Parts: sequence; C-alpha cells; structure tokens
Amino acid sequence: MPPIATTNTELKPWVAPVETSYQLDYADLVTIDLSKFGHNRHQLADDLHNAIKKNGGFFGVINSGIEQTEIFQLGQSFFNDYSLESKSKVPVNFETGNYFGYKSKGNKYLFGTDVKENSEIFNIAKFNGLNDEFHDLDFVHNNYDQLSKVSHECFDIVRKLLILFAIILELDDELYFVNRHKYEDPSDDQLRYMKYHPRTPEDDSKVDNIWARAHTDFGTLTLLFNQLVVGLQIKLGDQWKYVRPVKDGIVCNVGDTLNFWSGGYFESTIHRVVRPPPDQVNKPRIGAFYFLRPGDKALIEVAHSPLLKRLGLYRETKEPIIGTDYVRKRVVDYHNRPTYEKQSNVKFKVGEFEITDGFD
Ligand SMILES: O=C(O)CCC(=O)C(=O)O
Ligand SMILES: [Fe+2]
Repeated sequence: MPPIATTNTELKPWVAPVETSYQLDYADLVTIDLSKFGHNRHQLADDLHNAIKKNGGFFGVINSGIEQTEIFQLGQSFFNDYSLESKSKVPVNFETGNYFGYKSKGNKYLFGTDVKENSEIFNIAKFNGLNDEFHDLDFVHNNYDQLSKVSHECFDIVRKLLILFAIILELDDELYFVNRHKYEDPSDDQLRYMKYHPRTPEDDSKVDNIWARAHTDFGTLTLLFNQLVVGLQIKLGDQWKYVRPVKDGIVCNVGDTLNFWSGGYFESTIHRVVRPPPDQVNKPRIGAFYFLRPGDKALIEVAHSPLLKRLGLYRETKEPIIGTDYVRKRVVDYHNRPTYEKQSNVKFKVGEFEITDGFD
C-alpha cells in the first residue's frame, strides 16, 4: 500500500520530566561535539576514540543538529493519543526477527515470577519505500512527513559516526561502514518509541527492580535521545553504573555487529534498565531511539584495519556472516520465547561471531 500523505495533526507540547535529585553512581560518559565533523573530522575521530575506550562503547553526542522536542512530542502522541486497537494494527512478530511494529506491555512473565515485563514498544522501519506494510498505522499516516524526517536525520548522525569509526580503524576507505549501511537498502533499522509502565515496588522487588533485562544491542550503533528519567545502567567491569542524560544530546552505544567488524575493539557493552529513583518512578519514561542495523548486502568480517593488526586483534574471517541474518537470529533467540528467564553470561553465536550476553 502506498504511503498516505501526512495530515499534520497538531502535536501537544512536550514537557520534559524534571531531573532526579538523587545522587546516583554515574558512569563518566565522555561527550563528543558533532559540529566539529565538517571541519575537523580527524580530531573528532580522536575524541570519539578516547570516549569509547573510557566507557565500553558508550558515549555522548552533542550538537548533532537534531531537534529532540519534536521527537518526544511524536512519542508522547503515540502513547497518549492512539487506542490499543489502532496501535496494534501492525503487531511485532518475533518469529520473523525483523522486530518491526508494535509490542504491547505485559506479554511475558519475568524470571519465573508472577511479574510481567512492562515495556510498550513501537519500532518504525526506514522510510525508503520498502516497508510500507509496517507503516500502515494511523499514527504513522498522521505524522508521515515528520517521522520520515526524524528517521533520515537520525541516519545522517549515524552516517557521520560510521565515518569516524572507519577513521579510528585507519581503514583505507572512510566509507567502509557507510557502504554497508545505506538508507535506500533493505535493513532492519528502527526508529523506536518505548514506554515503561511503572510497577508496584513489591512487584519490582520480585524481579530485582529490572525494567529491561541486561543485554547488548543487536546491530551496529544505537542512538538514545535525551532520557531524563534515569534507569539505564551499563556494566563496566563487574560494576553497574547509571548513565546520566546528556543535556540536549544523545547517548550512543556500539552494538554487536560493530563489535564484530572491529574484532571486539569497539565494545558492545551489556546494559539494562532498573526502576528509576523515587522522585521519578511515576513519571512517564518515554524513550526514543534509533537502532542502526546492517542490511542483507552487508557482510560482517573483521575489517582489514592497520590499527587492529598492530593491536593483534585482526584475524581473517573464513566465512563472513550477513548483517540481516545475524540481527534476525539474535532477535528470535532473545525474544521469541514464552517467558523471559534469568540467565547470566549466555553466549550467542552465528558463524565465527559470538557475543556474551546475560540477563542477570
Ligand atoms: O530504555 C533505555 O534507557 C534503554 C533501552 C535499551 O537498552 C534498548 O531498548 O535496547
Ligand atoms: Fe539496549
């Protein structure tokens, strides 16, 4: 079905949640200034290199040029203005592993308890003419132009980051990763809206206050827009550290496939979401993300990087794996289950590439 032109519904103002007054144990995230990209990308690549080595693949990005108020206005509208029936028109089908569409909350029990998982998710495929059936929801029809704009703007940001990652690896071709992630190609990239529905303290305590199980991200890069309701934690060594919101900025992290391309040098770090502090726990925690994922034309092998060779991290890949295959197998393995069990240090492997995950 062809896209129906946007009707430009009036979006209600977004009132950002007030920051917590609790003192929490935060990771010392390093932030890079993307406005340097145009005139000094080699310096910026050095900045990024320092940033990712400090916090296992998590870093902040400022001056990306993207307008975040509109992103959250759209998310707020999705969760507040549309009925369950309207949102459910394109349901996520975990059997396919593409993860496009809507997932309502509370479909699965957690950790062998009587407590259900609490996230509501809508994953929006790229606006490249290949995914019209996954855009067939009133919310998308009503906001088609804005959502398409946001999706393209997110892509422009990750495109710059992909160039910086190629520079860090000293690859001959700065566009090595860009050529393996093209907006016009088929891939399971998603612009995601996510809302966590608070549970009672009693229920939360039965599941160790976990709102999102510990995991690594499945694709290449993740952008996480200004999340003021804290709860995201990353695992650094054996310590969990909170991620501080980057004011007017983006938290970004490396996922599994960039980890593979870099022979593990860029880390796909385990993270989770826990119950927010008491002064924020009942605020709507609406998340907005862009998940960059390699497509079915992207072969994943350890890149021929002089840096990786010097570090002893380069190895020849006998059988490269296909980007979309990896991501879909990972989604199926992770989500296509009747319940979410408690597991630690689980290995997931496709071909020669293995990741250690853990649900804690
Ligand atoms: O909600 C968050 O802050 C993070 C969620 C997350 O890690 C994910 O959806 O992959
Ligand atoms: Fe994640």
